[in-house]
Amino acid sequence: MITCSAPGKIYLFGEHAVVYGHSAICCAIDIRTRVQVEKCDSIVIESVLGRTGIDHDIHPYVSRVIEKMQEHAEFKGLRVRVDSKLPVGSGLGSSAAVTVAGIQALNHLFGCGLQLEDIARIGHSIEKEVQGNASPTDTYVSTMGGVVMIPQRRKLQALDCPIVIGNTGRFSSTRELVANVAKLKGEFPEIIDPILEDIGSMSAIAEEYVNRKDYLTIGRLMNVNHGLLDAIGVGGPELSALVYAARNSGATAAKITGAGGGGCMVALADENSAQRIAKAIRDTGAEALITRNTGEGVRLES
Ligand SMILES: Nc1ncnc2c1ncn2[C@@H]1O[C@H](COP(=O)(O)OP(=O)(O)O)[C@@H](O)[C@H]1O
Ligand SMILES: C[C@@](O)(CCOP(=O)(O)O)CC(=O)O
Ligand SMILES: [Mg+2]
Repeated sequence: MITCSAPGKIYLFGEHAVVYGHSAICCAIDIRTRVQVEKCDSIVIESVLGRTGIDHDIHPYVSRVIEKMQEHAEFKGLRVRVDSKLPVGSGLGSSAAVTVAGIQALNHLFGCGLQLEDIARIGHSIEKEVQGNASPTDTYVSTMGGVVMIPQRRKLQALDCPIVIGNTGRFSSTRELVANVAKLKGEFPEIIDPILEDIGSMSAIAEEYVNRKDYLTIGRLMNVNHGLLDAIGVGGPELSALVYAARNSGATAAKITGAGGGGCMVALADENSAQRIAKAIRDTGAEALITRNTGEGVRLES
């Protein structure tokens, strides 16, 4: 029996724009998904979503992981158990974490000899299939950990400050949000294309401030990024309420993270303000988590 885990992530900059090749800066967080695998007679997938065999409706990611890994190993039966601390469909990269941890667990179980770069690449191909269109960001950062710049796949300095996450509790499907942005972009390219380019430029400019650990400047730019995400239609009243609650209680930055629509926002805090920001978020009726950047990507647990 093998267990592997992989981390979720928050975006400092660049979600959605990165789907069109613009730059993004993404940060692995210390909230993980565990996938346990063992050989057995038939294929069984167990998770919070239910107990199935290969099932592309209920378990699209895990089913594709199993199918893809059949190209690297010969097996008929398999039991896969998923145990995740990441909220599902909330912008924290639960889809990438379950995919990456699943690939690595099967890699170990069958001795396939895949390297981290292979895992990130296979993970990205699965995200593309399920999501319709997907950037390599979530699967790359979940595999490698740390803070990464995409599409360059460059590691940046670790983020040392507390990260506060506010969860609206509303499920939002990344596939749907990515399709909504594509539709708006198709209808009004003269308006939406420059916004996506601006988001990419912001990531490129912010790289230097991330490496200098200048959290005040990073924060000012993240706040601008939030406005641009709102402009392309992936914001909403619940997310904005949490963003302003966080800013009003001392957050250095507060923005949507991930696909948006519902899901989560992220705030950067300092050691003194993190609890206060989390409380302000909880006072609106939403859930709050305090976490940190992790340098550890996918790993073997047992
Ligand atoms: N714990 C889990 N067990 C099984 N599948 C999961 C789990 N977490 C996430 N998934 C898969 O990922 C999908 C959500 O991915 P997505 O819409 O990209 O949102 P996000 O990645 O922001 O959480 C779920 O619908 C499910 O298919
Ligand atoms: C919107 C997007 O940029 C990030 C989606 O992240 P999440 O699935 O909401 O955690 C899509 C992508 O990069 O593939
Ligand atoms: Mg996802």
